[in-house]
Amino acid sequence: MSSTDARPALTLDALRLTFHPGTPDERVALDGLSLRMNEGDFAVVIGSNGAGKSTMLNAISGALQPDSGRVLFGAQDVTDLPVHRRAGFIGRVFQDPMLGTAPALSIEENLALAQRRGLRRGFRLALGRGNRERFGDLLAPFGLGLETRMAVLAGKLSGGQRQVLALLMAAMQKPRLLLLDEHTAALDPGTAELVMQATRRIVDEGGLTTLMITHNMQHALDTGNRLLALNAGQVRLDLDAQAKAGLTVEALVQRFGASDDQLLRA
Ligand SMILES: Nc1ncnc2c1ncn2[C@@H]1O[C@H](COP(=O)(O)OP(=O)(O)OP(=O)(O)O)[C@@H](O)[C@H]1O
Repeated sequence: MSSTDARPALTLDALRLTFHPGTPDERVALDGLSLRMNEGDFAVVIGSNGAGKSTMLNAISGALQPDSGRVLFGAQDVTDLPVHRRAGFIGRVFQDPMLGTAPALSIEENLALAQRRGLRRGFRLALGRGNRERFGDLLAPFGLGLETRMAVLAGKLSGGQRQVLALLMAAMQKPRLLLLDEHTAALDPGTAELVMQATRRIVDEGGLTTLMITHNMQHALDTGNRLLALNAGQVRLDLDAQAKAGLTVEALVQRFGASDDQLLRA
Protein backbone atom coordinates (compact mmCIF):
# COMPACT_ATOMS: atom_id res chain seq x y z
CA MET A 1 0.00 0.00 0.00
CA SER A 2 1.50 3.37 -0.93
CA SER A 3 1.41 6.22 1.57
CA THR A 4 -1.02 8.12 -0.66
CA ASP A 5 -3.78 5.50 -0.80
CA ALA A 6 -3.29 4.26 2.78
CA ARG A 7 -5.87 5.36 5.35
CA PRO A 8 -4.71 7.77 8.03
CA ALA A 9 -5.05 6.28 11.53
CA LEU A 10 -3.62 9.28 13.34
CA THR A 11 -2.90 12.83 12.27
CA LEU A 12 -1.04 15.39 14.34
CA ASP A 13 -1.50 18.76 12.75
CA ALA A 14 0.91 21.55 13.77
CA LEU A 15 0.87 20.73 17.50
CA ARG A 16 2.30 23.38 19.75
CA LEU A 17 2.59 22.78 23.47
CA THR A 18 4.26 25.07 26.01
CA PHE A 19 4.99 24.27 29.64
CA HIS A 20 4.70 27.16 32.12
CA PRO A 21 3.81 29.76 29.48
CA GLY A 22 4.56 33.35 30.33
CA THR A 23 6.91 32.47 33.21
CA PRO A 24 10.71 32.38 33.38
CA ASP A 25 10.41 28.56 33.18
CA GLU A 26 8.55 28.66 29.85
CA ARG A 27 9.46 25.69 27.70
CA VAL A 28 8.17 24.98 24.20
CA ALA A 29 8.00 21.16 24.12
CA LEU A 30 6.14 20.78 20.80
CA ASP A 31 6.87 23.38 18.18
CA GLY A 32 4.41 22.89 15.34
CA LEU A 33 4.80 19.11 15.25
CA SER A 34 2.99 17.36 12.39
CA LEU A 35 2.74 13.66 11.67
CA ARG A 36 0.50 11.27 9.78
CA MET A 37 0.36 7.60 10.74
CA ASN A 38 -1.33 5.21 8.34
CA GLU A 39 -3.33 2.17 9.46
CA GLY A 40 -0.86 -0.54 10.47
CA ASP A 41 2.20 1.73 10.63
CA PHE A 42 4.70 0.75 13.31
CA ALA A 43 6.83 3.86 13.86
CA VAL A 44 9.80 3.96 16.21
CA VAL A 45 10.49 7.39 17.69
CA ILE A 46 14.01 8.45 18.66
CA GLY A 47 15.50 11.74 19.78
CA SER A 48 17.71 13.12 22.52
CA ASN A 49 16.50 13.98 26.03
CA GLY A 50 13.98 16.79 25.94
CA ALA A 51 13.22 16.40 22.20
CA GLY A 52 9.49 16.18 22.94
CA LYS A 53 8.84 12.44 22.54
CA SER A 54 6.87 11.85 25.74
CA THR A 55 5.05 15.15 25.36
CA MET A 56 3.92 14.04 21.88
CA LEU A 57 2.54 10.78 23.31
CA ASN A 58 0.83 12.69 26.12
CA ALA A 59 -0.77 15.08 23.61
CA ILE A 60 -2.04 12.07 21.66
CA SER A 61 -3.45 10.35 24.76
CA GLY A 62 -5.04 13.57 25.99
CA ALA A 63 -2.95 13.70 29.17
CA LEU A 64 -1.67 17.07 27.92
CA GLN A 65 -3.62 19.66 25.98
CA PRO A 66 -1.80 21.48 23.15
CA ASP A 67 -1.85 25.30 22.95
CA SER A 68 -2.80 24.95 19.28
CA GLY A 69 -2.97 22.36 16.54
CA ARG A 70 -5.14 19.27 16.19
CA VAL A 71 -5.11 15.54 16.98
CA LEU A 72 -7.25 13.34 14.71
CA PHE A 73 -8.03 9.64 14.90
CA GLY A 74 -9.07 8.75 11.36
CA ALA A 75 -11.29 11.66 10.42
CA GLN A 76 -12.39 12.33 14.03
CA ASP A 77 -10.94 15.42 15.67
CA VAL A 78 -10.22 14.37 19.29
CA THR A 79 -8.25 17.47 20.31
CA ASP A 80 -10.83 18.49 22.88
CA LEU A 81 -11.67 14.98 24.12
CA PRO A 82 -10.47 14.37 27.70
CA VAL A 83 -8.07 11.54 28.41
CA HIS A 84 -10.74 9.10 29.66
CA ARG A 85 -12.79 9.54 26.47
CA ARG A 86 -9.77 8.57 24.35
CA ALA A 87 -8.68 5.69 26.57
CA GLY A 88 -11.06 3.29 24.86
CA PHE A 89 -9.16 3.43 21.60
CA ILE A 90 -5.61 3.82 22.86
CA GLY A 91 -3.43 1.12 24.41
CA ARG A 92 -0.36 2.29 26.28
CA VAL A 93 2.61 0.63 27.95
CA PHE A 94 4.95 2.71 30.11
CA GLN A 95 8.60 2.44 31.10
CA ASP A 96 7.68 1.41 34.64
CA PRO A 97 6.56 -2.24 34.71
CA MET A 98 4.45 -1.40 37.79
CA LEU A 99 2.09 0.80 35.78
CA GLY A 100 0.61 -1.52 33.18
CA THR A 101 -0.81 -4.28 35.36
CA ALA A 102 -2.74 -4.55 38.62
CA PRO A 103 -0.27 -6.09 41.13
CA ALA A 104 -2.93 -7.40 43.52
CA LEU A 105 -4.74 -9.31 40.77
CA SER A 106 -3.60 -12.59 39.26
CA ILE A 107 -2.34 -12.91 35.68
CA GLU A 108 -5.69 -14.30 34.54
CA GLU A 109 -7.65 -11.60 36.40
CA ASN A 110 -5.51 -8.92 34.75
CA LEU A 111 -6.25 -10.41 31.33
CA ALA A 112 -9.97 -10.67 32.14
CA LEU A 113 -9.89 -7.02 33.19
CA ALA A 114 -8.30 -6.03 29.89
CA GLN A 115 -10.88 -8.09 28.04
CA ARG A 116 -13.67 -6.16 29.73
CA ARG A 117 -12.09 -2.78 29.09
CA GLY A 118 -14.54 -0.25 27.76
CA LEU A 119 -17.55 -2.26 28.96
CA ARG A 120 -19.81 -1.11 31.75
CA ARG A 121 -18.64 -1.00 35.32
CA GLY A 122 -19.73 -3.37 38.06
CA PHE A 123 -18.52 -6.46 36.24
CA ARG A 124 -17.40 -9.74 37.69
CA LEU A 125 -14.12 -10.89 36.22
CA ALA A 126 -15.03 -13.44 33.61
CA LEU A 127 -12.86 -16.44 34.34
CA GLY A 128 -14.70 -19.36 32.82
CA ARG A 129 -12.88 -22.31 31.28
CA GLY A 130 -13.13 -20.84 27.80
CA ASN A 131 -11.37 -17.70 28.90
CA ARG A 132 -8.68 -19.57 30.80
CA GLU A 133 -7.91 -21.59 27.68
CA ARG A 134 -7.88 -18.47 25.56
CA PHE A 135 -5.57 -16.65 27.98
CA GLY A 136 -3.29 -19.68 28.11
CA ASP A 137 -3.08 -19.69 24.32
CA LEU A 138 -2.28 -15.97 24.37
CA LEU A 139 0.56 -16.39 26.87
CA ALA A 140 2.15 -19.62 25.66
CA PRO A 141 3.99 -18.29 22.56
CA PHE A 142 6.18 -16.00 24.65
CA GLY A 143 8.11 -18.81 26.31
CA LEU A 144 7.87 -17.31 29.79
CA GLY A 145 5.84 -20.13 31.31
CA LEU A 146 3.12 -17.67 32.35
CA GLU A 147 0.42 -19.93 30.94
CA THR A 148 1.14 -22.46 33.69
CA ARG A 149 1.03 -19.84 36.48
CA MET A 150 -2.12 -17.93 35.69
CA ALA A 151 -3.26 -17.72 39.32
CA VAL A 152 0.00 -16.00 40.36
CA LEU A 153 -0.35 -12.33 41.35
CA ALA A 154 1.03 -9.91 38.74
CA GLY A 155 2.93 -8.19 41.55
CA LYS A 156 5.04 -11.34 41.94
CA LEU A 157 6.24 -11.32 38.33
CA SER A 158 9.59 -10.02 37.09
CA GLY A 159 9.72 -6.69 35.24
CA GLY A 160 9.98 -8.37 31.84
CA GLN A 161 7.10 -10.74 32.55
CA ARG A 162 4.95 -7.81 33.66
CA GLN A 163 5.78 -5.84 30.53
CA VAL A 164 4.75 -8.76 28.32
CA LEU A 165 1.52 -9.06 30.30
CA ALA A 166 1.01 -5.29 30.02
CA LEU A 167 1.56 -5.49 26.24
CA LEU A 168 -0.97 -8.30 25.88
CA MET A 169 -3.47 -6.33 27.96
CA ALA A 170 -2.91 -3.11 25.99
CA ALA A 171 -3.32 -4.96 22.68
CA MET A 172 -6.21 -7.22 23.67
CA GLN A 173 -9.07 -4.99 22.52
CA LYS A 174 -7.25 -4.07 19.30
CA PRO A 175 -6.80 -0.37 20.11
CA ARG A 176 -6.77 2.06 17.21
CA LEU A 177 -3.34 3.12 18.42
CA LEU A 178 -0.73 1.47 20.65
CA LEU A 179 1.69 3.80 22.46
CA LEU A 180 4.90 2.30 23.83
CA ASP A 181 6.74 4.81 26.00
CA GLU A 182 10.29 3.45 26.48
CA HIS A 183 8.69 0.24 27.63
CA THR A 184 11.98 -1.71 27.64
CA ALA A 185 14.19 1.00 29.19
CA ALA A 186 13.93 -0.26 32.78
CA LEU A 187 14.88 -3.84 31.87
CA ASP A 188 18.26 -5.55 31.62
CA PRO A 189 19.46 -5.98 28.00
CA GLY A 190 18.50 -9.67 27.72
CA THR A 191 15.01 -9.10 29.09
CA ALA A 192 14.61 -5.99 26.92
CA GLU A 193 15.37 -8.16 23.88
CA LEU A 194 12.75 -10.68 24.92
CA VAL A 195 10.15 -7.97 25.45
CA MET A 196 11.01 -6.47 22.04
CA GLN A 197 10.44 -9.85 20.39
CA ALA A 198 7.09 -10.08 22.16
CA THR A 199 6.31 -6.53 21.04
CA ARG A 200 6.97 -7.25 17.36
CA ARG A 201 4.86 -10.37 17.55
CA ILE A 202 1.90 -8.69 19.28
CA VAL A 203 1.97 -5.67 16.94
CA ASP A 204 2.31 -7.83 13.81
CA GLU A 205 -0.40 -10.29 14.78
CA GLY A 206 -2.81 -7.51 15.72
CA GLY A 207 -1.86 -5.34 12.72
CA LEU A 208 -1.74 -2.53 15.30
CA THR A 209 -0.88 1.06 14.43
CA THR A 210 1.95 1.70 16.88
CA LEU A 211 4.24 4.48 18.08
CA MET A 212 7.20 3.27 20.14
CA ILE A 213 9.71 5.54 21.86
CA THR A 214 13.15 4.11 22.44
CA HIS A 215 16.71 5.23 23.16
CA ASN A 216 17.99 1.89 21.89
CA MET A 217 19.21 2.56 18.35
CA GLN A 218 19.47 -1.14 17.52
CA HIS A 219 15.81 -1.63 18.40
CA ALA A 220 15.00 1.47 16.36
CA LEU A 221 16.66 -0.07 13.30
CA ASP A 222 15.32 -3.60 13.83
CA THR A 223 11.71 -2.70 14.51
CA GLY A 224 8.70 -1.36 12.65
CA ASN A 225 8.27 0.07 9.17
CA ARG A 226 9.09 3.68 10.02
CA LEU A 227 11.69 5.64 11.94
CA LEU A 228 10.94 9.11 13.26
CA ALA A 229 13.56 11.37 14.83
CA LEU A 230 12.35 14.26 16.95
CA ASN A 231 14.34 17.32 17.81
CA ALA A 232 13.26 20.52 19.54
CA GLY A 233 9.59 19.56 19.37
CA GLN A 234 9.45 18.74 15.68
CA VAL A 235 9.74 15.62 13.51
CA ARG A 236 13.12 16.14 11.87
CA LEU A 237 13.38 12.81 10.11
CA ASP A 238 10.78 10.35 8.85
CA LEU A 239 12.23 7.25 7.17
CA ASP A 240 10.37 4.33 5.64
CA ALA A 241 11.55 0.73 6.03
CA GLN A 242 13.65 0.85 2.89
CA ALA A 243 15.41 4.08 3.86
CA LYS A 244 16.26 2.86 7.35
CA ALA A 245 17.50 -0.51 6.07
CA GLY A 246 20.72 1.17 4.94
CA LEU A 247 21.42 2.86 8.28
CA THR A 248 23.78 1.72 11.02
CA VAL A 249 23.59 2.33 14.76
CA GLU A 250 26.72 4.51 14.50
CA ALA A 251 25.18 6.69 11.80
CA LEU A 252 22.00 7.12 13.82
CA VAL A 253 23.86 8.05 16.99
CA GLN A 254 26.02 10.52 15.08
CA ARG A 255 23.18 12.17 13.21
CA PHE A 256 20.31 12.13 15.64
CA GLY A 257 21.74 13.03 18.94
CA ALA A 258 21.54 9.96 21.15
CA SER A 259 24.62 9.93 23.33
CA ASP A 260 26.49 6.82 24.43
CA ASP A 261 25.07 7.01 27.93
CA GLN A 262 21.57 6.97 26.46
CA LEU A 263 22.47 3.90 24.48
CA LEU A 264 23.76 2.23 27.62
CA ARG A 265 20.61 3.24 29.47
CA ALA A 266 18.46 1.57 26.82
N1 LIG B 1 5.88 18.57 33.27
C1 LIG B 1 6.76 19.38 32.69
N2 LIG B 1 6.98 20.64 33.16
C2 LIG B 1 7.85 21.45 32.56
N3 LIG B 1 8.59 21.14 31.48
C3 LIG B 1 8.44 19.90 30.98
C4 LIG B 1 7.53 18.97 31.56
N4 LIG B 1 7.59 17.82 30.84
C5 LIG B 1 8.50 18.02 29.88
N5 LIG B 1 9.01 19.27 29.94
C6 LIG B 1 10.00 19.88 29.05
O1 LIG B 1 9.50 19.73 27.73
C7 LIG B 1 10.55 19.37 26.84
C8 LIG B 1 10.21 18.03 26.18
O2 LIG B 1 10.23 17.02 27.18
P1 LIG B 1 9.85 15.49 26.88
O3 LIG B 1 9.78 14.81 28.20
O4 LIG B 1 8.67 15.43 25.99
O5 LIG B 1 11.13 15.02 26.07
P2 LIG B 1 11.56 13.52 25.68
O6 LIG B 1 11.99 13.59 24.26
O7 LIG B 1 10.49 12.56 26.02
O8 LIG B 1 12.83 13.33 26.62
P3 LIG B 1 13.39 12.03 27.39
O9 LIG B 1 14.08 11.20 26.36
O10 LIG B 1 14.34 12.59 28.37
O11 LIG B 1 12.23 11.32 28.04
C9 LIG B 1 11.82 19.33 27.67
O12 LIG B 1 12.45 20.58 27.56
C10 LIG B 1 11.32 19.11 29.07
O13 LIG B 1 12.20 19.67 30.01
